[in-house]
Amino acid sequence: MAGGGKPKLSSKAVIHQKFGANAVYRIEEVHDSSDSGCPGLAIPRKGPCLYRCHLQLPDFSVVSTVFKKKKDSEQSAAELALDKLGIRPQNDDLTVDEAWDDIVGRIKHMFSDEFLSSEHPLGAHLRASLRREGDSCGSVPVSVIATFDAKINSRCKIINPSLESDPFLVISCVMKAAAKLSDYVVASPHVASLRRKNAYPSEIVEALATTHVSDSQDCRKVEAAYIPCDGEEVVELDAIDISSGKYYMDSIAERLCLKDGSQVMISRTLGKASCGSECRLYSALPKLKSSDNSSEVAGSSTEESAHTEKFRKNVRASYICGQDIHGDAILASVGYRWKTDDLDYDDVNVKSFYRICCGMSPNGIYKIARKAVLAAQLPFSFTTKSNWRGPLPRDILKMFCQQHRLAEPDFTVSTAPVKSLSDIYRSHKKLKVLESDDAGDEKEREDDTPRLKHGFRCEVKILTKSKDVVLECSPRKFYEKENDAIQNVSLKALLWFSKYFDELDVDGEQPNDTDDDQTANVASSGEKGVQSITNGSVVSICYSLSLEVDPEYSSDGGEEGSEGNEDVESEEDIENCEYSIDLIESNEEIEFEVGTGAMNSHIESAVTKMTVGEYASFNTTLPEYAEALILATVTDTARFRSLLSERPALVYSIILLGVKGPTEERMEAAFFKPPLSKQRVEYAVKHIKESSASTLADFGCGSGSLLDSLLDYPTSLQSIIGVDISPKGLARAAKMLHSKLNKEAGNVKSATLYDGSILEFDTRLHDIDIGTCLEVIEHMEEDEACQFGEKVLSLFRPKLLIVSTPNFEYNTILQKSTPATEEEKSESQLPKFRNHDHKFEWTREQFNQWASNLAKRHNYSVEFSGVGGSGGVEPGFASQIAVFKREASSSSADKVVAAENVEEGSLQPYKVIWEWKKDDGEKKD
Ligand SMILES: C[S@@+](CC[C@H](N)C(=O)[O-])C[C@H]1O[C@@H](n2cnc3c(N)ncnc32)[C@H](O)[C@@H]1O
Ligand SMILES: [Mg+2]
Repeated sequence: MAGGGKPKLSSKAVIHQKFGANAVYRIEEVHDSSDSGCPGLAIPRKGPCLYRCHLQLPDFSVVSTVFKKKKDSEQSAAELALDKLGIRPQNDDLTVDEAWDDIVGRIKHMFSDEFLSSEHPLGAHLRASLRREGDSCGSVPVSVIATFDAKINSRCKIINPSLESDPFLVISCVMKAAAKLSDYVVASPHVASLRRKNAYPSEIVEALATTHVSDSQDCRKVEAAYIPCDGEEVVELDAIDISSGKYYMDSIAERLCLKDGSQVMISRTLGKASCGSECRLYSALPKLKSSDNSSEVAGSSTEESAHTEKFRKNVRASYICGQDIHGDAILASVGYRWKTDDLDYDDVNVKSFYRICCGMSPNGIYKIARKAVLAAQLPFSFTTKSNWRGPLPRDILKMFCQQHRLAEPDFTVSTAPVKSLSDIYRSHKKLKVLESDDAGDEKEREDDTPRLKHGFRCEVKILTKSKDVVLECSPRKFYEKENDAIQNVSLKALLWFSKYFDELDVDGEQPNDTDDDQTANVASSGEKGVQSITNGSVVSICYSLSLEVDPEYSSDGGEEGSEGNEDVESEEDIENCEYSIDLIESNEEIEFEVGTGAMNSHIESAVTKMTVGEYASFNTTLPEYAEALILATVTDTARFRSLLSERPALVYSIILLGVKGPTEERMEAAFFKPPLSKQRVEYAVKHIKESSASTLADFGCGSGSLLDSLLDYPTSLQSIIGVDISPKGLARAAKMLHSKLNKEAGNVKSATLYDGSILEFDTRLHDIDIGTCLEVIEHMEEDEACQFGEKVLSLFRPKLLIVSTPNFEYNTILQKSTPATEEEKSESQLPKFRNHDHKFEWTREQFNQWASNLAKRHNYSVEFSGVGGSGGVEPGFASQIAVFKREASSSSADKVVAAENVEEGSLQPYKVIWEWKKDDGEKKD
């Protein structure tokens, strides 16, 4: 389609051209159940809603695969249909010549009669250009075409791949293509704008004039931020005239002292203005060398020298948009949308500029997302999802890559067996990174030694869009969960980028070395300086940060002026010299994990010494880096600029609202190797292996950690059952069992998961060989735990029952480094429970009493044991375990009660949530 015609059509448009109303699309919603990773699971899980499109044509029909967006499924179905029809699908696999032809075609179409009334934003520009006066009437700036026609942009990239790093080249490309249409459009080499050669038919122009509600009287301005090229000059609030009689590109040109809109270059979209509309940078178009002759676009030769100064690189503007910007620049949010000639605009202030600057670094993205620009910090370690506050590392990394126009992060997850240690160490490399720049990683490295011998490892590559490697990060650590591996490698990459982007924003690494300049002014006294909240705790605080100007240092009452005046200073003077305090940032409630670097070090070090409900306030001298961050937070830039020049102090005010101790799991994992949870499971597995049991029920199976471990060994078990009330836990257990049993089931012939409360009896679990109940009873009220004890031994009557629960006396050891808050201490001198969900925790004596009495009543014997620590040394095992054995001589009333209940046969309150049988795999509920 050389030299003209319409732009290439989408597959759907081609189908429409060929079949019109005879092409019938039907969208089907698909709820992806495979998402649960476990066929047959009877728990409804919320998967993403996907779409599949059925396209019916007169002779045949096609069905697309599933897509997240309806329109993608339609396009895919249309592509399939074109494929069947033997029509070459439209794609970007164009040759350079085809790309040129396409651009030429698109430009021609853009200046066609039809396009003038098009709903495309470019149509609005065309119409606006026709209202321009004089020579420029009907001329559309090439930067507008290059910016708002995405197809032209992508075609230009085929012609010149380096366009990716220098978008200005699109303009040269469009000019060159337009030169091929010399009969049709006027492309003056001196002016980067295009105009149709022949006038539009008068009736079209007239029709447009009547539809356009021209209210040339209205006078509107929109706020913008002016970024001078000279870095010494401050970024200031400015305004652009967007009155309806004016073409807004010309107004911007005016502000930039350029001739008209054709000399204005438009950047890609940057951050968002306060109301959410997109901002772009406007600046002078660099010189455009015409390939046909040597003339240049921006400015005639006489104006050249005046312009030279203007064409110095604008470092600040270049930084925020990642492309070279020359001369002064304007950050504004104004433009046309689809389907309307009304300008869409939004005020942009100086704060917007500083927020965009801040959001260029991973640290800044995290700060902005947490709405705590001064207080929050990108944590240096990813612990568990539950303790991570703010957007997840992978999402921040994606945003960062988008921001810097890099390709999407390329993750490679492997589950391969462990490599040799030397391999692993070698793989921890950073390309294009100074080799020796690893000092900051040392601390992390200690913790990073590969402990797991299996699991997931993840590498990430960050590439430019043209596939050059920017960073390759391959940590050697293995994680149990794939997601943890991905999040951790993302965080590693983010921390590396942060280091290079946050020169201005490095907070003290050690929280304590800045204490000297803190004038602690803590409201309540007490043992200050003693850290009472330990790493791993999640604290919740309310804080505010303000600037305080000491009148002694303020510009008119400064030190020099006050010299020798001390005697004459009247009381009135002193009264007038009030401290001014201006709020910068505040947060009613924000949570962070202590010890991960997630919070400004001043706040963290103060908070860890506070007690719940306490208020603290202290000043610090203002670090240099904070200036830009303050301007990113406040709206009254002028006032704060003046305050900042008066050597203000940064005042922190904090209330500690609450503390959640490190989780039971983390605490236990930190104290015991292998972790206590693993030791409990191993203890039970050992008993099971030694028995000749064929049926087992795990009461309160949770995510199935015991059932999981069992399947790693050959046992005599033929039927395994799990019961729980947590759908989440059961779903995880089902997923695990599904994958494990289908690989290697051993002797196991059936596996069933029930949704039900173990406080209720279900006849299907009567007379099993082994019952296990690990760390469950303390999650019930104490009387319920007693009720369970009664039910299990009188009705379920397993031959062997293993029950574990925390030994409360051991908590003093576990919590040695995590003392209670003052409030909790005053309530009781006893240690806290290990988990906020525990309803009680028993001492050894309480547990012994419960178990012994129970055993006696129901004709069982019981033995006590435990894991973690030692039974013979105070305070005993960390987890206490009772092993009940049914006495052979059992002929008690229990037997009768149980038999009666079983015979009734009606007691089956549990719901089968998932079931597996050896021969036919899973069965649906
Ligand atoms: C700490 S978890 C222990 C899970 C598993 N036994 C283990 O050791 O990994 C406690 C479990 O008890 C379950 N649970 C609490 N009350 C229950 C009840 N009345 N019936 C069934 N399960 C219950 C909870 O849903 C949770 O999954
Ligand atoms: Mg527990």
